[in-house]
Amino acid sequence: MDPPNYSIVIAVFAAILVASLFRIWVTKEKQQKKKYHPIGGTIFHLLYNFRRFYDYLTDLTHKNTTFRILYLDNVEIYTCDPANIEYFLKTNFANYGKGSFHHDILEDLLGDGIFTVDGERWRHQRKMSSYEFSTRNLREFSSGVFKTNAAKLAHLLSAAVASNQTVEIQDLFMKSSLDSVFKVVLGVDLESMRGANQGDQFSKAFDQASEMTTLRYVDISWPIKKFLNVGSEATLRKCMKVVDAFVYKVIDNKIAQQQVSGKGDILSRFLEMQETDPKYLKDIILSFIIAGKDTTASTLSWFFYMMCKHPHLQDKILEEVRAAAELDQRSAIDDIATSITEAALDKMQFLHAALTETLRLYPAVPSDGKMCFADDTFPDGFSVKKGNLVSYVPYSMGRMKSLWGDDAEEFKPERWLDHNGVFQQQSPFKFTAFQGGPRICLGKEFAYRQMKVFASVLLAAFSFKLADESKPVTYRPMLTLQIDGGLHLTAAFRIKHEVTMEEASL
Ligand code: HEM
Repeated sequence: MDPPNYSIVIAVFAAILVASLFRIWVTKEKQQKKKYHPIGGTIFHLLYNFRRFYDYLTDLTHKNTTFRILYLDNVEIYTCDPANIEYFLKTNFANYGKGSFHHDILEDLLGDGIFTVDGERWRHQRKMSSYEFSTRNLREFSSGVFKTNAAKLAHLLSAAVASNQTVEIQDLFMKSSLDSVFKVVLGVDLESMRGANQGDQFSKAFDQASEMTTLRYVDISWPIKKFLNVGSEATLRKCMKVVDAFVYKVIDNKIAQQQVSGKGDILSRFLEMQETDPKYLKDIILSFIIAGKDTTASTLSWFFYMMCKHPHLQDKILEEVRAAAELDQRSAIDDIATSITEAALDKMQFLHAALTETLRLYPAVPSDGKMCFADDTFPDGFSVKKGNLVSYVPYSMGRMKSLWGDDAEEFKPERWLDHNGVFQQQSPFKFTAFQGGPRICLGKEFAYRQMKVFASVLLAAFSFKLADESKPVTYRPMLTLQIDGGLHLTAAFRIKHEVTMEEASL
């Protein structure tokens, strides 16, 4: 046997070694080439600036359109770049979702409702609910509910005008939108606007539970508190007992009384479709209530704040409403509400623009996020790691000159109208108040209809002023953008109206 050719063996080993080293070098090189968005701050900066949370994010946006905030165990990427936003909300939709982070925080309040889940569980609810929201039945039923509740609110204001009282209108919008969403979703008259007892306990417990859930986003010790059942977590558990018991009772009543067929409310329609698991129904219902309550109420509050800051716009909208609904100053409150038909609402293009302009500057959901499921690269070339949180910030985007021009911070409804005065949409990745992509808000059209009915009825019947011009109006740092301390207004009649005994007793 010939002796082994050592030079060949050595050459082969050398080649393998060189190839391996080359592979390691290329991989390292690739990793080193990954670049990450600039650091805007840390969790401690967020906590320090908590009271002006969204303005702090806006300040950071002026330096970098996309930046990272470092947490103790993770990173959150905030972006105001429409290309990045379109990418993670639509183009690579499958790689970004609620994930375990949002699901764990929201689960006690919303269970497996549409806001907390991804994948098949989300798709199923989205399909069922989008069908519901597109039906004429729901549109007609909900329009009737909005008109009734807008008229109730106007009667309540009449009493305040007659006795020269100021009103805290945000609270009234919160109550009336809760009444509306309750009627539309469950078919139940809650009457919280009239201070009825029935729903008082529910609505207080629900608000408190939402607040305690919001706290979880900044309080990393919440799982320990939950385990020990202390502090905010003990409050949350107590509130959820009240909320769950109330909703289960309504579901049981509906099933027992078989009050299903022919009703316009969403619960009846789900029951009609043989969806009878009470826990699943409860999760769906609470998600709709949370989606529809604070969002429209806070938008209406900021809209009336803008109306007080720009009183000539109240006159302009009054003119538009009177022309569209064929009203004048002799019209009574109930007639005004009845005249606000679908056709009349369609004609109110300036009002539509003014509400949209309100949402541009005061978006009901000021910042909203997802979780990244696998390492990725954004269109701007920066990398995102698996597990990172990724958020877009409608509040900051509305103030960006690069998106809206030099007058970005001014309230100008005209920017939404073409030269014929017709409303023009913008890309949902630039005007992000309703999110964009497959998870775009399901209730957008529903919300506009509700807000237009309330705004048109109130502006046709009254003019409004701030009760105290010198008092600064700012937001509470919460998941929805609410006015801190409420909005205190005085009103005067635009119509000839004698206050009735019933109104005076409200
Ligand atoms: C001014 C009013 C509103 C605004 C600004 C708004 C905004 C939003 C936003 C930003 C999201 C995305 C939230 C997320 O990431 O999970 C969303 C989702 C949603 N909204 Fe709205 N919303 C409004 C009113 C409503 C109303 C009145 C309803 C129904 C009663 C509604 C139903 C929903 C639902 C069901 C989703 C979940 C969609 C999904 O995950 O597929 N929204 N909305």
